[in-house]
Amino acid sequence: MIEQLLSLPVVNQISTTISQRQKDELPVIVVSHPKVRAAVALQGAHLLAWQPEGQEPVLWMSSASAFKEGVAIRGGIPICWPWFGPAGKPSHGFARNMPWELTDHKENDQGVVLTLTLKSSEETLALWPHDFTLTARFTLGETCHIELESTGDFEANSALHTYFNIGDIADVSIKGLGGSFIDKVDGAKAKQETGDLTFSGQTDRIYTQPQATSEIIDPVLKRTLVIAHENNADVVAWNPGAQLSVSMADMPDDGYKTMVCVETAQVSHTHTSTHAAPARLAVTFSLRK
Ligand SMILES: O=P(O)(O)OC[C@H]1O[C@H](O)[C@H](O)[C@@H](O)[C@@H]1O
Repeated sequence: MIEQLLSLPVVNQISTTISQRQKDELPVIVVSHPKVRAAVALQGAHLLAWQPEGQEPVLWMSSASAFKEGVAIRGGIPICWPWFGPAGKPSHGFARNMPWELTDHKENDQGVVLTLTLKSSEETLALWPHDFTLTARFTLGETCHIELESTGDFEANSALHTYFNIGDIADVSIKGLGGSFIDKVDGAKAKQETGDLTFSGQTDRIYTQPQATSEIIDPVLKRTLVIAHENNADVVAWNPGAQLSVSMADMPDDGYKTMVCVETAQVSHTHTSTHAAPARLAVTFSLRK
């Protein structure tokens, strides 16, 4: 993905390492820095790629995803806000389908910080009756830190819905999810299960008592992805499995084999935002050999 984006013409050279390019209908901010290559679409403040120097891509992107105005991107990190899933329309909230603004950028020897902002508008007020400012701050270097901050006067759900690039879904296991989950493929039943999560078909679970850190053990890519969650109630684990993958137009038929979503989420409870105390959801990714 990042090679493809870096081959697109530069629309605006923002700094030495940051440029704006155009992928079909969507403007994309591309980072090419000695320590890291990365890209974020202004629509949805959607991180499309984060690849530290010398590593395989960390985020999975669907080769069948559309890059169209108002259409959700399949892969990377959709920001779900102010609701999750089918709790409202559109699915996973409107923040992922709207154009955000790049409001700040910084860079140093270690990498780049990009800040994107979405504010309430007539269009959002028609969908959700609250004024808000939503800020997403991406600190991109050898590690990746993402912080989502919402200011206003409301309750909201949220998720950093990360699609990770893996060697093979049949071989990965996930640690640190805790034993209690809501099983969305079995009538949203509350269940208990100890041990690491492995995959043998469609899996869609909201873990409600996760540990602070989840780990994706990937024996094929010979690495462990470490996901340090901050200020989340839940972690969602999702893989569509073969059948659902075939039925999704924006996913290749075998797409499910090389991705897994491990989502830093605030789903089982809402976060409260006030003007004095914004709500905050954050995550840090790092890699271990
Ligand atoms: O197809 P989307 O709206 O992007 O949602 C993709 C998936 O997101 C989450 O992981 C949910 O738990 C799943 O139920 C949902 O299918």
